[in-house]
Amino acid sequence: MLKIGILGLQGAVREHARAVKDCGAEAIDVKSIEQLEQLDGLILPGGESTTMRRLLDKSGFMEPLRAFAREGKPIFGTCAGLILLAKRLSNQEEAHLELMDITVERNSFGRQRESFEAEIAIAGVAEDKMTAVFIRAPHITEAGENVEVLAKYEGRIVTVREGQFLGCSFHPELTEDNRLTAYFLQMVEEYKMIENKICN
Ligand SMILES: NC(=O)CC[C@H](N)C(=O)O
Repeated sequence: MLKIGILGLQGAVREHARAVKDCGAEAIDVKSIEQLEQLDGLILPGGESTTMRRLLDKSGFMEPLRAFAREGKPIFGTCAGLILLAKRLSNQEEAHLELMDITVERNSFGRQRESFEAEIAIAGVAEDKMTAVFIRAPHITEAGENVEVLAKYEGRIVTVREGQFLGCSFHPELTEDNRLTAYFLQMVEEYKMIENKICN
């Protein structure tokens, strides 16, 4: 069974664990660096990115997370997790893990729309549209040439993939529609197959 970690320092951890389990994988609440070793893939949940960054620094997680990525292991960032993955943040904010070739703008859907649901089509995941829950959501203002844009909402990029990394602006774990989580698990499965080929 695939072992999927959910970074458990802050944010929507339990909901992601539910989605991962519903998709048939084991969900691990990651609170210490040592736990990273046993994982096949990692989810960075939504929450509040500046708080998460503070907690990541405090617990010394930044470099171990970058090392996890260097091993080629898949990472899925949702909402605040997407902000953590970006190489660049707009408005001169300091970037965090700097793993995906994207620029992200925080809280970009305006005050009056702090939280809303929308029906969006996601390439290769939900061509027929699925419900996406946006909460003080960021969006992607620029995507590098190796980044696949999987979904847009009102002309704004809200889901991207770059090799082993997947990111979305919304909260896929807050509905019963697990298709995006299942897509990530498939990425993890593919990574494991490549890893086994190299090792054998
Ligand atoms: N739901 C979320 O994860 C919101 C992200 C939050 N606005 C941030 O900047 O971190």
